[in-house]
Amino acid sequence: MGNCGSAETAVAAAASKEIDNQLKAEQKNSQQNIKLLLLGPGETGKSTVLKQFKLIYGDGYSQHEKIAFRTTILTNVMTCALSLINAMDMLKIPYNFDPNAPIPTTDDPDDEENALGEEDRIRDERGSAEEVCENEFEYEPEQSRKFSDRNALIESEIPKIENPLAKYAAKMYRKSGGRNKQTGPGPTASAIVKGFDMSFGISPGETLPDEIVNAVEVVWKDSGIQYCYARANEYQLVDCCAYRAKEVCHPEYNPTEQDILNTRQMTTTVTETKILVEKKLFRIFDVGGQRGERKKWAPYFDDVDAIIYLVAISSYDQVCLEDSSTNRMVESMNLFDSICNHPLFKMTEMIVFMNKIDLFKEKLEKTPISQYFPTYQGPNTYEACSEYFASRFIALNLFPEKSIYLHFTWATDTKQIKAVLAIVNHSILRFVSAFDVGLM
Ligand SMILES: Nc1nc2c(ncn2[C@@H]2O[C@H](COP(=O)(O)OP(=O)(O)OP(=O)(O)O)[C@@H](O)[C@H]2O)c(=O)[nH]1
Ligand SMILES: [Mg+2]
Repeated sequence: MGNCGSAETAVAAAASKEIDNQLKAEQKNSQQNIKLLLLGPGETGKSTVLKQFKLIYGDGYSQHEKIAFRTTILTNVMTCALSLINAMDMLKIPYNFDPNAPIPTTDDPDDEENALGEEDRIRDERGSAEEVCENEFEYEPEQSRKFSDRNALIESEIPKIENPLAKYAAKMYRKSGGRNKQTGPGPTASAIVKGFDMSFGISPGETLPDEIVNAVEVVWKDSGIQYCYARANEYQLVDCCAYRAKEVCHPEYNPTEQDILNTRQMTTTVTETKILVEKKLFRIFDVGGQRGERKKWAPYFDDVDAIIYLVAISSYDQVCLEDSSTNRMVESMNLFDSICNHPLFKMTEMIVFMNKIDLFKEKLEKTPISQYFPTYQGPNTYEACSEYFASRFIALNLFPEKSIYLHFTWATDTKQIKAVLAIVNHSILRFVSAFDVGLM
């Protein structure tokens, strides 16, 4: 019996040691994994940064995967063309409109404009019921808005800017008969594009019908459409390569890495991607940033080592897709406030990417940020304006012991983002190892 007892004890001890070893191995393993979340509102560039991780540290995209992006690219071509066409009626721009022609000043009482009935005028101001419905989006309001940045609450709503050229375009739109009465290549091509069934799939060697591709080309060439494109902040248009219709619609077209970076596909499921960075396993979680997607985030909030929070710095003059009365930059600040000050992230490395600096620079040249952020009094230079927005985000952090690391990024530019990711990854690894040895 005694022997039996000691054998049992030996077996139990061996089992216990085995469990200890397993636990140690698991602990060691979990210490070697870096859990990184990509967070931020929709269209800020989270999935683009993930693509860059794959290109720079992973295996990139196989030929098969590249070809699979064709359907997304062609969908982008069609949705961009459709957005422009719908925006022509929403903004009241006639086809063939020349924004560079001088605006005539006339008070002629016989002017057709003055002959417009009051009912027409009101309908034109507000848009017809049909147009209003077409431009409305469903969204789920935020559960809690405890955001306390007073300036941002004032800035939340996009101001309506009086623009003589826009008014003149609307007048010409009314004169041309509005939505259904315009004739010529632009309206004809637009009708073809609008009639296309968007539920298509593309197999290798196939593409969209010629008639559709030609119609998209004609639409883009119209001077009224070009003017509408220049006013893209007033409606929803994705930042992608849709204007190269002829090239990307060729049946033999093979997407390049740059084209893949430029594609737009809204994320609707949380994905985990494992990538080795400096011999450490990074588990990168990419989430959907639209309001309706954010309820899926919380289950991933445990044991996070680092967060890269994406802001589209170029979106200062745009409203949210989900809510046409909220400025995108204010939405970004609001969401950052709740993420950065979340109790679970008190000790999490917080990195902010002020992304889309290429578009930001372009926009600044024609649209000063003070038009949308009237509390800003500084010069309209890239340096001053980018610093201003950076300081607004940093000021939201309520944990005095936590630092925010901020970078200005151009996520579709592999060279630029490679340099930034090298710094960021190094800093994450240093932060995590300091945490492991109890320095934090
Ligand atoms: N010009 C420019 N375009 C960018 C940049 N970063 C991302 N984009 C484009 O912006 C669009 C949106 O980027 P995504 O990466 O899909 O945005 P997201 O944050 O993942 O959006 P959700 O999945 O809806 O949350 C894509 O067409 C990208 O190619 C940038 O720095 N510059
Ligand atoms: Mg995404």
